[in-house]
Amino acid sequence: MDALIPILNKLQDVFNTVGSETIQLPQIVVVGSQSAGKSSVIENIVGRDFLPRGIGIVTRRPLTLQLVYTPAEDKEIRCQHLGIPVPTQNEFALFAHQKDKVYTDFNELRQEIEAETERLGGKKNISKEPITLKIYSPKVVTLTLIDLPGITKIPVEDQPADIEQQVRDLILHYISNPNAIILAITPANIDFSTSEAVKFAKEVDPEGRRTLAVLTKLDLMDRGTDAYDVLCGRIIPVKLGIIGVINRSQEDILQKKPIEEALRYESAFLQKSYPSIANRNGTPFLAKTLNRLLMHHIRDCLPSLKARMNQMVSHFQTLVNSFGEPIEDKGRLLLQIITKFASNYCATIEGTAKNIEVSELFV
Ligand SMILES: Nc1nc2c(ncn2[C@@H]2O[C@H](COP(=O)(O)OP(=O)(O)OP(=O)(O)O)[C@@H](O)[C@H]2O)c(=O)[nH]1
Repeated sequence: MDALIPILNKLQDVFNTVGSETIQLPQIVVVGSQSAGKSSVIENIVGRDFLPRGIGIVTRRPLTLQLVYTPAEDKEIRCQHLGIPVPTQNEFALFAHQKDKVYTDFNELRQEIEAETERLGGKKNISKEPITLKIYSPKVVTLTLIDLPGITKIPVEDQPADIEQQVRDLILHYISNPNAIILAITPANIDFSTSEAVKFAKEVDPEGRRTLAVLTKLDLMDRGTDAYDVLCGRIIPVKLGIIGVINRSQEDILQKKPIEEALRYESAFLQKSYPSIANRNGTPFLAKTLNRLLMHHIRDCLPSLKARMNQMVSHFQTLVNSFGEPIEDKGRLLLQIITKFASNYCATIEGTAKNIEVSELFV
């Protein structure tokens, strides 16, 4: 089962080059309102700071994030396989658009995501073209996530007037894929029944068969209230579950609080405030659940995926066959074409030429 996600990652690489529209691959898509905590959840799962932060819409291109569990002892073999120099650090990353550059400084990842976002989307526009980033680390569970722009309502500053529609179309494009698991992020300090993320998910997955909800900001709820009812599915049931997490606050980020420390705080907070359900909440539980869901999901999708691919292979094989036999000796063929062309050119000058079709040059 563990081999399924790497296989899928390879398929994703292939279909990113030939056009991801052609096939619907299983993937986890992260959806939520602006500032719901999407980037924080992803960074906690990876255990590193590497995503751009700021005001306004920061994520403006889909980010396909492939996490590949690589124990330190397997690093060398992995690098040989990838054809890259072996870095001294055990955590390293590669972008699909920069195959030969190995990143070990995660701050540089943030800069490259920003630069690559600007390359297609300029300073404010949204682009559908995904950025693909692979992170190899002994600290991650093997997982593929797609981070999308946050759901927004009103354009601010110089954002395009139709920004809401652009983001909506992009999100719907990804979550309409029947093979996508929707990770719907909602902050605990708003009424769960008004969650935009869950509303979006319900539009394409009314029975909730492929939606997992995440409740962030448990630490920011009004005093005297708690999230027991939401987390136990008594407000809106979500079939795959609702998992509560506590990420770093803005102050924690400004003070550069390490993620390890934040995870210890999260665990202590859950034990203290939600003792009876602490073991099925929190970031480590979320990462393991996503890994399990994705594997099972891939297994369930495989038969239809295989049928679709066989169909595509035979279609393209017919197309290739229509181009004729493969050319064995390219040099000889080129010489023949040039000779024919030259003699026809001479005949034209001498006035003895007959009309010649280009296709005849190849006979
Ligand atoms: N206290 C606390 N703050 C949180 C929590 N989750 C996120 N935040 C803060 O909320 C703000 C927004 O979090 P992000 O992770 O950037 O949210 P986002 O959904 O990625 O935002 P956009 O990319 O703008 O759509 C940041 O200042 C975070 O520090 C949480 O669980 N607790």
